[in-house]
Amino acid sequence: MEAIHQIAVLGGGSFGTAIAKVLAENGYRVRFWMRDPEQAELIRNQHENPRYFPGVELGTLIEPTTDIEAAISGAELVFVALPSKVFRNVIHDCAHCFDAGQMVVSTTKGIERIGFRLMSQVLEEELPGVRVGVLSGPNLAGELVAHELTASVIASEDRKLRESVQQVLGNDYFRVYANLDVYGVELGGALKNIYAMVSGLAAARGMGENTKSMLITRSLAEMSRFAVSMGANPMTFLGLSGVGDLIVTCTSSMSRNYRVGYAMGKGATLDEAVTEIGQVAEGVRTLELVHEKALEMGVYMPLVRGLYEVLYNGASIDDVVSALMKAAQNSDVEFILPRQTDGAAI
Ligand SMILES: NC(=O)C1=CN([C@@H]2O[C@H](COP(=O)(O)OP(=O)(O)OC[C@H]3O[C@@H](n4cnc5c(N)ncnc54)[C@H](O)[C@@H]3O)[C@@H](O)[C@H]2O)C=CC1
Ligand SMILES: O=C(CO)COP(=O)(O)O
Repeated sequence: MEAIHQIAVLGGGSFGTAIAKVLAENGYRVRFWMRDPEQAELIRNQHENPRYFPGVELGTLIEPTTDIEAAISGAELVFVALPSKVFRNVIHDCAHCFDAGQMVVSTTKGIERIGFRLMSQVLEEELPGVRVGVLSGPNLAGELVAHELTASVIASEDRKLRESVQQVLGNDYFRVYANLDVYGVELGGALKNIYAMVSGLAAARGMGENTKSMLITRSLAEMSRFAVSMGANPMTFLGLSGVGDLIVTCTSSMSRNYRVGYAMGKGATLDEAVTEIGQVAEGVRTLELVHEKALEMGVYMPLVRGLYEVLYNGASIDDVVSALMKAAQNSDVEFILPRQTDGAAI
């Protein structure tokens, strides 16, 4: 394995900061690109990112910069930790800075509105010739920076990329497992944000432990059904980037998506909930896109439909819950017993 000398992280928010910190703690020099010069100056002088992780020491190996070309050029490995909404524009504008063979890894858990593209697909379209990978898993940034024992998944068809990412990120508090199914790993990371909002909403209404378990498991069934309709391998959802990430985001109040649902369950409007969090909650946008896609593809997604009705059409939570509980009782695991669609399943 060739040694990695220079790494770039694009995106100065929670996850970019967390990944830069892991890399620096592993002894790598990191060029950390962000658009805000004041934030870059603070990180340079104080060695911390006070907006996202006040009081957390980032060390001296992280070099903040607002010059994206300087960050990317010469870096063997580039991590992209930007919201999906701006991902293509930022990459498009700096595409000329990349060289063929450079390794580029998306950590973004979202979907592009036009064409329902995942971020690895955006990278392949915008940066022909680079090696592409996706990092996804149950990785709450706040826990990663606090050294809670954590695992993630690097998905890529490129073995060198997978091994390089395992080498630069792996340490005594962070393990990185490998997967070949880029699309499945990435789709799981995007979809679970929707169900985290559902869980947050249910938690705010005082759900029981049975209810929590039912919600998470039926979320997994719904995600898998959608994945199959998209031609993806649902087996990937049994891994860290599927059920692993689903569990952490559906049960933790550190998840921004869970918190959006929770705030709405306590009576906030969607705008109020999103504004109060002040960080990206990808699930809000993903819900719209998946709802539309499910209608187009004829995929049965009652949790997506119910949440969409609550968030966008003002449906009452009680009515949605009641409709969900009255729906025809059907198959547990559809890979064993296919779901009945003739209305006779009780
Ligand atoms: N925070 C977490 O625990 C994790 C987040 N992710 C994913 O990472 C991605 C980024 O999320 P976070 O860092 O958590 O969000 P964040 O809200 O903490 O930070 C987003 C950052 O992007 C910057 N940004 C926004 N528009 C920009 C633009 N046009 N150009 C340059 N920078 C821009 C913002 O200034 C902000 O610093 C999301 O897709 C999220 O799902 C993945 C794993 C864990
Ligand atoms: O993806 C995450 C944890 O794996 C972070 O979830 P939130 O974006 O909901 O905070």
